Amino acid sequence: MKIFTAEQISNCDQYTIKNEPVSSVHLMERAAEACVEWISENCNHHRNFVVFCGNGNNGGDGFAIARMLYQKGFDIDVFTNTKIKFSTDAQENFRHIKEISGITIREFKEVLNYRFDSRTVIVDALFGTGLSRSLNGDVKDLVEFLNQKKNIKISIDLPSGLLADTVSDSDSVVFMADYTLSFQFWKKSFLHAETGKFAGKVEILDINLSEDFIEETETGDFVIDDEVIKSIFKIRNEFSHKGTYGKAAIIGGSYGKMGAVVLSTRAVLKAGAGLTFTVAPKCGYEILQTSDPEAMFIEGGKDYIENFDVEETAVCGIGPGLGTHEKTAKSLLNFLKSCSKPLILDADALNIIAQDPANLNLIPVKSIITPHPKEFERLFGKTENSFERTELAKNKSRELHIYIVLKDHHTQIITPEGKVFYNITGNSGLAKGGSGDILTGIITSFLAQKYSEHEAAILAVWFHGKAAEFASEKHSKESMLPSDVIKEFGNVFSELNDKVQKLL
Ligand SMILES: NC(=O)C1=CN([C@@H]2O[C@H](COP(=O)(O)OP(=O)(O)OC[C@H]3O[C@@H](n4cnc5c(N)ncnc54)[C@H](O)[C@@H]3O)[C@@H](O)[C@H]2O)[C@H](O)CC1
Ligand SMILES: [K+]
Repeated sequence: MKIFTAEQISNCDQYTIKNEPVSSVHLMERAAEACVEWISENCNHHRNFVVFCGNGNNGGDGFAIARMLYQKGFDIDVFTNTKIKFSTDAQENFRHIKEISGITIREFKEVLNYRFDSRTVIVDALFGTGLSRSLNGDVKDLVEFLNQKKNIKISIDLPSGLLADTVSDSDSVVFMADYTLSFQFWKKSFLHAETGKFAGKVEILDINLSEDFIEETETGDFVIDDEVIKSIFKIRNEFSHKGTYGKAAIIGGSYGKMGAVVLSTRAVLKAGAGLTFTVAPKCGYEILQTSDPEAMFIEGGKDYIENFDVEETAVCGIGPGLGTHEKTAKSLLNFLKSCSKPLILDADALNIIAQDPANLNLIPVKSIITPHPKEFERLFGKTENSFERTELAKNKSRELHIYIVLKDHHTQIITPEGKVFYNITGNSGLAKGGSGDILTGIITSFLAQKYSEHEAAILAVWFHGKAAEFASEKHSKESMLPSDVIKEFGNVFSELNDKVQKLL
């Protein structure tokens, strides 16, 4: 799914109005209906809603939602500011709601005397994509006041105070939503840590904006949705042999960090590679042969790796548990100098490279590197916030012609063309040592199976998150282990096969 800026969304809105054609107030009706349908389906414990409406079209949505919820039998109160001029469509919906005697309309300042029942849901329809600056004055006070309430909070389109495309000043006040019902598109600010925390659980509601506009309008930012995944995943060919699915090698491990290669190798195996090797120090021989008997062991050193050479045709994932011993570092850098095929570089491989900025140029083109924010900082330097980090990653991906998998809650895959793919699978159960080792294994496995670098990185990140969702259902986010995530790979493949299977 394409991610558009607030300006592009507004253009899409206008294009739809003109070309569908549909009146703008009817489009607002459609948006409100989508919200009300979601609320009716999902809200089983609450009958009272208090809706806060601004003066723009977000407020217009709020009035329409309030009216429709009332017609469905919910108890509704509305707060607004009648002293400021409404937009045309908000005015029209304000007029409709005034005619309903069962809905009381109050001024914002009356909120201080309002009795919030614990079962009242607060709906924020103050500002949406039209917000151009931080909240101030009365509305800022109002949002601060509402944020202190323990009630469930739902934002319409965007939490008020949040900008769609960028980070606000750190002292800005933003409505703290439990749920955000957003129209048609993911907004970039939902996907970054500093801003996404205000949106709570995001639901994207289809309001049938123009497909032509969406198709024709260029963007560099995407969310990895089912369509993206279906276009990448290939069903396993029945007329195949182990050679069809390639050779993969995990190179890593050092004394005390052998678990990382065990997990990474197991992830390669369970993600479907044809032949799997592990290059590890001798001290890991028994551990690896016992834990991952399907993989072949290649001795790369005694207590740490000194030799990175594996079979020419194997795809190499380097770094899990590798350590940064000076001899390991030296031989890794020598290996990089002589290597022209794309590699997957993770963890200590990145930490070794980060020791000297000149090493960055040794990374073979089209390689996939998988830094977490701290590793990214060591490689490329500090940034003010995660939006700037992504921009820096785009520059570096272009400059070095590599793929950067920037690991985060919404991991981003940044391509050498400067495109950004945001992942929306996964959960905080992955915030544990070992999760990254698994991801490296999955990418290595998919690349060995002849997915392109672009496809392997995107599919693997999505796949890793999906497996984590299955694991958390069984074990909880707290208790699930990376090895539980690997055990769910089969379920993820079943889901993938179901997605692309031609049904009779
Ligand atoms: N995108 C769609 O397809 C649809 C969107 N809908 C809804 O419309 C809003 C966007 O509406 P818009 O009128 O452009 O903006 P807002 O309602 O967000 O209000 C902006 C309003 O407020 C002024 N303003 C901006 N910043 C501030 C501030 N910090 N303090 C005070 N006032 C501010 C600004 O000048 C405007 O007058 C979108 O989010 C959807 O909810 C449609 O209903 C359906 C289709
Ligand atoms: K809002």
